[in-house]
Amino acid sequence: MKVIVCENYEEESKKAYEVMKDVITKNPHAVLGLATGSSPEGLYKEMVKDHEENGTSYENITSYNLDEYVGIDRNHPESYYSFMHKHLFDHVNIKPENTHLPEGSTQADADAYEAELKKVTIDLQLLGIGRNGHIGFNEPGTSFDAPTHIVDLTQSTLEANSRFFDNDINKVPHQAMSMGLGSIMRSKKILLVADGEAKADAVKAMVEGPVTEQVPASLLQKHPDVVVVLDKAAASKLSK
Ligand SMILES: N[C@@H]1[C@@H](O)[C@H](O)[C@@H](COP(=O)(O)O)O[C@@H]1O
Repeated sequence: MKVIVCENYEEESKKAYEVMKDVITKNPHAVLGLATGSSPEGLYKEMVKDHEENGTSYENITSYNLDEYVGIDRNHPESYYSFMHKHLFDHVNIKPENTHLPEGSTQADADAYEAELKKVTIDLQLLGIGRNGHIGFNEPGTSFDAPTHIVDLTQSTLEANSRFFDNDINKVPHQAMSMGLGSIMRSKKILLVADGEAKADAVKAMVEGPVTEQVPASLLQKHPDVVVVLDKAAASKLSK
């Protein structure tokens, strides 16, 4: 696991973009695993900026998103489908037919997404991290082998995500569909971004703690090519 600590969020986002740009420059047909949440927003801004200013092309890029809420329409402003369009897809030349997000509410729908994922190799999987160490929506206790599945969100995640739903926990969907840890670990390379003090405990447990299903992100210690890009606050509890 390579850990890069940056002065602030802006620098972190630029650094993360360097990692992504290297992948898409070497392989203009790259398959990207994309993530939502506030953590990657800065990276998406860098992608859009580079596309607009330097013409970096996404014409032959394919994307698969990590997760999506269950029980809200995909046109809901807080769906991850809407998030991806707002922050990235509507601003670069990725072909709509090459973008994929989990859709549906049953395990059969999740199995169908997993089957799609198994047909490809994700060259770069982007991740954020939850305050309880979740990645995607793989909450503590999720099996390390899990494929794409339907998840009941934990209280900690419902609370954290209520900020997107008028600070009303009752408005937050209680379930989601998420790529599993097994699906994530098949990616060739993983790029995880985290910022802010609220993530410091989760980051420490991911990087320095034991590999345990209680901290889903700790499994990344077993992946051969992970780059973690942090701001100072998220890195503040690391021992070195
Ligand atoms: N499902 C998402 C994750 O993919 C994300 O990484 C995490 C952190 O979100 P944020 O970046 O907004 O802190 O929580 C959400 O619940």
